[in-house]
Amino acid sequence: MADLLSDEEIAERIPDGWEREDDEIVRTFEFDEYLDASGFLSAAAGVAEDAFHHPEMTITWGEVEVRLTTHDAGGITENDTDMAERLNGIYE
Ligand SMILES: C[C@H](O)[C@H](O)[C@H]1CNC2=NC(N)=NC(=O)C2=N1
Repeated sequence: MADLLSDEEIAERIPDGWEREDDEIVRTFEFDEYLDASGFLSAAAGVAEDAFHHPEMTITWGEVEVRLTTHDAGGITENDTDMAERLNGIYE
């Protein structure tokens, strides 16, 4: 199981566009079309399943909010920062 990251490690590793909120890292991805948002959500689910590390994702008009934390560890680990990087990669 991945170890919890320190506050300093989180600050160093948090990818562009993401913010820390207590024991989670969060990013809201924006889209012009609802179906673009749903396509991103579906692709993100595939990446999550591939990594077996699952974010909380909420889709609304033109946005997908993604929240990452490692439940098994009770906080933020490299699994979260790595997943955040991967999700940035399918967005840009
Ligand atoms: C047994 C445990 O649920 C699995 O190892 C995986 C599944 N997906 C997961 N996803 C997230 N976000 N955190 C976890 O700790 C986690 N654990």
